Amino acid sequence: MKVLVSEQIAQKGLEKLTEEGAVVDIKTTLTRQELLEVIGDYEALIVRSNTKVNEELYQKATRLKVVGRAGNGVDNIDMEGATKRGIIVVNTPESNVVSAAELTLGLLFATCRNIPQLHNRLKDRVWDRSGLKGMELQGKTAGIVGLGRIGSLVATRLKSFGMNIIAYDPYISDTRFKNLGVEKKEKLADLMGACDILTVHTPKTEETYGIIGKEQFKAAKKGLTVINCARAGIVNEEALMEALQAKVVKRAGIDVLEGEPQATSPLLEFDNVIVTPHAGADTVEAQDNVGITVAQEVISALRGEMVPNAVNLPTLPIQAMDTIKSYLRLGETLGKMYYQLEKEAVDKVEILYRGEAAALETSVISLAILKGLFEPVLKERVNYVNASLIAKSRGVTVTESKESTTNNYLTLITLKVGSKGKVFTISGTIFGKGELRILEINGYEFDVNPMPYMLIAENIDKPGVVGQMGTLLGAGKVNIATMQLGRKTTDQRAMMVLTVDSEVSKETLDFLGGIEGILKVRFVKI
Ligand SMILES: NC(=O)C1=CN([C@@H]2O[C@H](COP(=O)(O)OP(=O)(O)OC[C@H]3O[C@@H](n4cnc5c(N)ncnc54)[C@H](O)[C@@H]3O)[C@@H](O)[C@H]2O)C=CC1
Ligand SMILES: O=C(O)CCC(=O)C(=O)O
Repeated sequence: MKVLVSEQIAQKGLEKLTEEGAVVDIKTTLTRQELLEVIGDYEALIVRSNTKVNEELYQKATRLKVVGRAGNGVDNIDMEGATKRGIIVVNTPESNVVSAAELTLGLLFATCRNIPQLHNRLKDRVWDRSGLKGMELQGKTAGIVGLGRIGSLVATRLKSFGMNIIAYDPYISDTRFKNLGVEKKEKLADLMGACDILTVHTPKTEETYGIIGKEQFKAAKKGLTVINCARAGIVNEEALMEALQAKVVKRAGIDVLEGEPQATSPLLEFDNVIVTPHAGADTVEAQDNVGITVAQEVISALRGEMVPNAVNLPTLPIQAMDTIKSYLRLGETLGKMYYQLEKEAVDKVEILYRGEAAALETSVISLAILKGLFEPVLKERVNYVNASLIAKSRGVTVTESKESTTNNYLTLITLKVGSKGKVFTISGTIFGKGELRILEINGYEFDVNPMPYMLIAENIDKPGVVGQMGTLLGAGKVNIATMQLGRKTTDQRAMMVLTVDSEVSKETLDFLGGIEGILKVRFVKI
């Protein structure tokens, strides 16, 4: 087991690797060219966030079986390239959450009490508090965007300071809000208008990148304190600077900057912005946790054992993998549809396996469904092993049932997602050599081969709607690959499922949504 460690990890992690019999090379100063020259010798590579694990590297990494990310975000790892080659990518999503939550509080205190500024004055031998009056937390309102692992740790800690906590997270169940004693805000603008302190804890996704921008600052209370200890750009930096200049934002504490690790951000010019160099996970405890966890996972993956945090692959015996592979793809595809079509928090997931599917190791397929379900909102933080734990911690009950026969198909999976008394359903099958088909969405019947880019629209079943869709997509330079219609004659509704060759812009989607008779239209990425 030859392991290359290309970025610094804790000594305890390195010791764990050697204790387990791995040959470890720690080469943290390699140039890119040198890395490409040596990577072919290794079965495992351990990185943090600076090493780009991409196609160029995979082509040279002919023996690579596992990439270990010592930390959480896997934005530096090409997941598709790894999956295609059967390389397991593991990360350590739980290991640094307490440290990240604690730095959030550290930044909050530092900003609210001007600690760095006062410290600097005194170190310059100036005993002067003038112009740097702080703000008490007690009685103030904290607005949390993203009530996941770190967001909820921050919430419980802030409560102990006598703060009122509100949060915006459309993907968390009401029960979870209730259990945490946090008031749910349905709209981000309502949170912005009510909080004295804003702290963001979402992953960086297409939806959250820039989620706090000019519009949100317009709705903010004057004198707001902003903390970003999640990912650069979740709070748009330009909008933040404008809000600071307009004194809408009084102070900010930022751990993550656009362009990092370069220290060139214009935010560094503001005296009332306290910054740290992405140090959220930089504690002895978190780094020990991360190092030991990544070492254990890399060793398990190399030995073909169960891997607790495999981001891209479940670990199954190779023979079972062969049969189940298409079902995992089907499961993930069905799961991925939900949050892209509906924006309601999930209470309940029911999975029904019929025909051949019922005879398989369905628990792994159910994990694939849950992984697919949560991925659009949680990104890399959900994997095959933590998927059911995530469901549980988010108050989602999951049930599985099986029937050995089906009516028309040899094998069938139906997913029912319950949300506030409503039920969303989707069914799919596999035929031939692992070809996937979506057969039904919310009672509308189809036979669709799911593709990377899809458009799904519900409409009044009347003449002209389909034609206008085609025209507007053409105008938006979107080529339609296939199109199918499902109808419900009882209530004169229909659903269109289109596969398209490219992404559909927000502008085109808005046009489509404006067609008379279109009730809802969504762009879905598989
Ligand atoms: N500064 C640092 O060194 C560290 C930063 N992080 C970052 O902290 C962030 C939070 O991490 P965790 O709490 O572990 O993640 P998590 O996955 O447990 O929670 C994220 C939450 O964001 C919510 N969310 C997703 N999209 C949303 C949207 N559009 N609007 C509102 N809420 C949305 C999800 O429902 C989920 O509850 C991540 O960006 C992570 O990369 C994590 C560790 C260290
Ligand atoms: O210190 C690190 O490696 C970055 C920590 C982090 O942001 C993460 O784990 O996502």
